[in-house]
Amino acid sequence: MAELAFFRHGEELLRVALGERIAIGRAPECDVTLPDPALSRVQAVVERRAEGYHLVDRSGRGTRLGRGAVAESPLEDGAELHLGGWRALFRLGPEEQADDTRLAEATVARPPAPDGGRAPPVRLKVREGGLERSHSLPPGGAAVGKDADNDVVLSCPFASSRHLRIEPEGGRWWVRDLGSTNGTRLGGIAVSRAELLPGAVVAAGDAELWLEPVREERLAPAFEGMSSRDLAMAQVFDLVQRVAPTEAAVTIFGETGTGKELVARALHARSGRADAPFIPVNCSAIAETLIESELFGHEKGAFSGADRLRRGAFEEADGGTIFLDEIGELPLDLQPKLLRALELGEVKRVGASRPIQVRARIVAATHRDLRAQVRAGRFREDLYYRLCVVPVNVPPLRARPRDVRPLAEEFLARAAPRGLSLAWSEEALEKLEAYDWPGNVRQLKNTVQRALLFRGEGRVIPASAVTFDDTRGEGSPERGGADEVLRVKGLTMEEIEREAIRLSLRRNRGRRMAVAKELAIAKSTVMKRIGQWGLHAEGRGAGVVAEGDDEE
Ligand SMILES: Nc1ncnc2c1ncn2[C@@H]1O[C@H](COP(=O)(O)OP(=O)(O)OP(=O)(O)O)[C@@H](O)[C@H]1O
Repeated sequence: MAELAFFRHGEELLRVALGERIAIGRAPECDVTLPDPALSRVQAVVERRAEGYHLVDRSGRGTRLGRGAVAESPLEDGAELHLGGWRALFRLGPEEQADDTRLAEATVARPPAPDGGRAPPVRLKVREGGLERSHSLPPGGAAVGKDADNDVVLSCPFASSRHLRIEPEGGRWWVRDLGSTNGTRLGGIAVSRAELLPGAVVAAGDAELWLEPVREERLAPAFEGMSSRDLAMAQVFDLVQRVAPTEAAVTIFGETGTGKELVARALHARSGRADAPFIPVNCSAIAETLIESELFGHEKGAFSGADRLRRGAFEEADGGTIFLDEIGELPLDLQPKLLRALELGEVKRVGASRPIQVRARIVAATHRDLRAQVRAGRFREDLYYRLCVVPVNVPPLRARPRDVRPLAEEFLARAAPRGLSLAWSEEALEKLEAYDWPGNVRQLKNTVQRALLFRGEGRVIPASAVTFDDTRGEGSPERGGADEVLRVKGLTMEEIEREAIRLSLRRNRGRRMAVAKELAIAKSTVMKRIGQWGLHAEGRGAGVVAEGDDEE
């Protein structure tokens, strides 16, 4: 499409796409309003005719084209209009250039649209009433205005219900006024449609909007459901990629909620076993008496309550992968049986006399320092070496601060009610970035969900909706009580149960038995819930749990 690029003091301030006809002048009704007293209210019109674009003067004094003033003239590619203190350069689009062989050689081609015609990824920044916020811009663009059904809702009283659209075309972003009452201004000029160059500020009423390029790394495709732009995580992905097709035993180390299970799933998905089952077993969530039968199965009548034969996780995972989460919690007496499964590829159901061959690949994970467990005599050294052929270390979220923003955006987009586009305020994102995330990505995910509950009516999430599920150093009963009230309101029964267990773990410094007594539930239920909801570190301080802190 042909366009006019407007310059002032040598600086290109806006580009306007030329459709059938545009009027340029001082009057607000013009398609391009230039605030210059040297111009007439309607200075000139540029219109398309069968043979090409024409400039038609409307001032009666002539409009300067190149060196002389004209009443009417065809426009050639590169023609220069002088409009008071403004200069406008006429440029043909690629389609018109192809039609016009006369001009083909003389034409200075516009830079090709990046990425084969796809407008570059950008975020739309909006400043209103002293607050700045940031919206992701869908590939098809966004409607902006005061009505609640716009993609970006403005609160400024001088904005129209449907004020403008930001839309892509020909690999570039454009702003189009939707017939607003007070107009859409770009660099001080009222426009009906203009290209939105990086850094150019659009004014709609008192609101200011501009585009901010999104660094490609932010949009790096997720690796098997894991998004990250951190170098250490890229190394984890690379290692997973290389080790997945092999049979090497992998143990994944990392604090709770860092994404160890996702790494294990990635190892499975990228292996030759991807079509066979992936069976996760959380060794800390199963009562000690049941782990053996959970892992290896049992024969009918093997113990009281075993009223039928049960296949264990190893058999279920035959041909696939068994994921032993929290391997550091595996009781010592079961460790030789696991070693046997690893070394001989066979398991024996509880109560069985003969072993069964299994071909499950083992991937283990732990938030503990397994070496320290070995030194403390809680973990067999031979099993340690057999499991940790390839150790994979997943860094905590606080060691990859550049991941917080994109993950917060991703979780918000996933958790937002269908059809509702929500945005973080810049202040909320800054608050998220400043936090140290003892519960890692899982805690960030929960924080985003809570922020959705507390966001109020608006589409922009304020910093006040960001509350941290963390009482380190608080020690004030009032604060704890306030948190409880906040969390219970509007939560599901499951969320309330989770909260009750979490707070009890804190009160009892992580002692499971004390929690069971306080809440009058079985310890096995406490263990199960802890595993299910990733509460392992609750009440025990941030990070890896110190050795010797298990009470029971
Ligand atoms: N890089 C990531 N991108 C997107 N989601 C992630 C990422 N890392 C973790 N998550 C999400 O965070 C939550 C916790 O991840 P996961 O269960 O894999 O952690 P974990 O380290 O195994 O935790 P635990 O030690 O408590 O079992 C999950 O909901 C997971 O989907």
